[in-house]
Amino acid sequence: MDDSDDEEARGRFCEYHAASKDPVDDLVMLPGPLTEHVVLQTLQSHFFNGKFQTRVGSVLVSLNPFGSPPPNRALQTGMKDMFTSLVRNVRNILLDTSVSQVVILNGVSGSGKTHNSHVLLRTLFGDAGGGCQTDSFKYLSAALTVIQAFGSAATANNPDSSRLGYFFENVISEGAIYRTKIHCYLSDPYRVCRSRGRDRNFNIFYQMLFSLTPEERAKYHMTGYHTKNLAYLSACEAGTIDENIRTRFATWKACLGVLGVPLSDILRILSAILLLGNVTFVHGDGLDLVVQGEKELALVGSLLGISVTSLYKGFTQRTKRMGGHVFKACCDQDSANYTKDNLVTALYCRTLLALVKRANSTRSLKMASTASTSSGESFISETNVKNLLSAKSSTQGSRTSINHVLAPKSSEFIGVLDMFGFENIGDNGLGQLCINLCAEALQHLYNTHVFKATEEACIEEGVQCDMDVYYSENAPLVELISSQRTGILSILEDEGRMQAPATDAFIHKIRVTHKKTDFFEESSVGTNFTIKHFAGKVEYNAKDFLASNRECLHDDLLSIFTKGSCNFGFVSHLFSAEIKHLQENNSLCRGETFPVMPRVISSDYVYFSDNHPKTFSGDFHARLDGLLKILVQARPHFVRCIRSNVECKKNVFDTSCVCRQLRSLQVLETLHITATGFPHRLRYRTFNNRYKLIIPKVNNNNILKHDEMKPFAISKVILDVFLQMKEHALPFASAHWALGKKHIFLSEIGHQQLEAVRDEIRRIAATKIQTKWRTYVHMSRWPILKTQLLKRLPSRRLIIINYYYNSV
Ligand SMILES: Nc1ncnc2c1ncn2[C@@H]1O[C@H](COP(=O)(O)OP(=O)(O)OP(=O)(O)O)[C@@H](O)[C@H]1O
Repeated sequence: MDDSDDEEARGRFCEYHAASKDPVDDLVMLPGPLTEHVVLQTLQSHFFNGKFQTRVGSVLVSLNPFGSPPPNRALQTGMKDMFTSLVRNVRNILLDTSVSQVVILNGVSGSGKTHNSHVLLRTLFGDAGGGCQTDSFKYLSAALTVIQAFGSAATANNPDSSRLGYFFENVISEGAIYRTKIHCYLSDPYRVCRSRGRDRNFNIFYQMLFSLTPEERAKYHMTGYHTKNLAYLSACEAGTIDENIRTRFATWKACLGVLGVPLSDILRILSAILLLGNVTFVHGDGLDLVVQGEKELALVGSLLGISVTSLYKGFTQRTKRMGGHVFKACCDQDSANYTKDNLVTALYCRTLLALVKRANSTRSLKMASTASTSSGESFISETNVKNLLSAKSSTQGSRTSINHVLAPKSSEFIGVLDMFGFENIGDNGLGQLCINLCAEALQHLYNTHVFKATEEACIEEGVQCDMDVYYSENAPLVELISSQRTGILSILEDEGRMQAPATDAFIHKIRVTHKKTDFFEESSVGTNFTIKHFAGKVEYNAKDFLASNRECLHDDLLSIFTKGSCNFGFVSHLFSAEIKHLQENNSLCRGETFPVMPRVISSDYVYFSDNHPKTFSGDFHARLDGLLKILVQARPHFVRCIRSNVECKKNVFDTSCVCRQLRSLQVLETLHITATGFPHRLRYRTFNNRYKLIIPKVNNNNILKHDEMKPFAISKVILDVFLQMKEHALPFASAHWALGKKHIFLSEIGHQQLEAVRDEIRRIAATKIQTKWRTYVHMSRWPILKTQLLKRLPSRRLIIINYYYNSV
């Protein structure tokens, strides 16, 4: 580029900026003072104009409109643009820095995290994965459809609430998605046998019950059963059933086929679970327990391929060890019913995780083919699935090529994290404590990244900054729950290891340990305690904590799933690691216990490992730690999701509901630090490499080739040039940067403007290169073309064409 090009770029930047910048696209651009009222009003006006995403510097605030259609297509495009530019930005940073990136979606239940994560994945595939028409994307959407039906349930807050946290790891190789790995975090496994009130059981049960044909009902022993006479479903209110339930089930079945999982395997397990709910063990006249629901037990035996006698023994007998002696004892009714519920939870969780494993092992989740197979765009589109099924049967050849895709050279990834939001359901148990610990940990990550790091860096490098931001520090709260020594979860673990664990003793210990902790409050009710979370106070009932935490499977129960006594291969496979472990020693039953959930390390199965925590809280904690380790190595980008009203109504903007969430998500504090502080900092060398193109070429040669010139001095030259450009163009003539010891600090506005200049110069350069290249190509073809034309065209027209080429 020569000087005139530089001038042109600067001129165009001025025009572009003046014409296209909508000042309220980004709250940072709002004229002050930046109050809560102003923010609320701006979001409300955006909402009623169909604009559901607003930026606060690099943080995106997304409002859930609950399905209200945008008023016009232009705005729809505008909405998509916010995610498109986020995805582009994330991808560009990864390409520039080789540092993994992760988009973290936070917000309360029903705020649209899952919906937005899907939009982001779709956009990412559009940008770096060959688009939504690729087989890889369709496999991913089929996998998600299958997993979501298993992992979501209707709650008081959201009819489609994810009871799973998702982390989508898109491994990037040479700028494109190489493969997508789904990591799932189960927060609520006991819902399958303990759902009640407005919180329903998992969605798949309702879909199945409402959609099975009479023949299928007969095959899976479901004839005559409905939500009212199945104990696991009748405990909760049926509420309104989704009118599309049959279509959803049909799609789910088709997607299962895409993953290559036999439908009958899954339906046998689901039916057995529902029927087990109607089986209860009670004390009889003799020693043996009496079965209430004998018919159902027999049906379960037939579905699981196990004899009724074996099933009965598995539930009611226990091998015990005492003084080196091993003997069998009969269980009491509570213990037998407990074992049954544990088996149900284990069957459900293990089936779900087997599906996740299957989805991740499907080779087609690796990026390879970009062949288009359909035009459907939806995640859960039937057309997509049908086309994919036909493609699956007809593209064995292309699958071979998938096998030969080279492994990526690095392990860089773009992650999308959709974890459970903060929860307060009234009757809060151990599950809610773990969910809220996760929400706190992610809030801590946000605080560290957005507030702390910015503040500390300024102090460290002696940069003066007028930041006047008070954010709520929640590190002590994370400690309160998860500290290895005094955390509530660790006290729970210790109590669980006691000879006779007792809830009263556990409550006493946490009260003694934390009575002076700010975030902890004793409660007037016996087993209750309250924690003041960042999003509000939550009262927990510890009544079931110990029981929920020690749920385990006895070897007597697991031994009925060995190949000798169970002829249903899929269910045997779900317990294969434990069975293998038992078989390695001589006797199957020797009083050993195993965790309900299989061990999952990353997304790969390790069904059983000696050193992994065996309790629910320990397991959850270990997984959360693993996730945080991945997250701290990547650069985070935050999307703060907000629900527009509590009732899930379209076009309703409830100011108090939105305001509560704005406060808990610290949107105003984020706005203040972004508007008044220096949220961006770059090393001098990085800054120079990124923005040196701003310096006109003549000066550029002189300055940048001057070896003795320090990076610091070069940065100053770049900034001077930039300031001269901007003084003519923009209202922000003052400097939006500060020079630190190692870094250059940029304000949000300064950063945005530098980026805009850089983009415009690059765009003009690219156009110039394209023009030159196209001219070259055409000119080099001209002699041949001319000869061909000479043969065909009258000489007058040829003269005109000749004139055109010469003038080019
Ligand atoms: N931008 C949007 N446009 C239209 N509908 C939306 C949008 N975002 C979310 N919804 C709808 O709102 C409902 C709740 O969204 P979603 O399930 O994504 O919330 P969530 O934050 O993931 O909730 P949970 O934490 O309970 O899983 C869904 O029915 C979803 O389809």
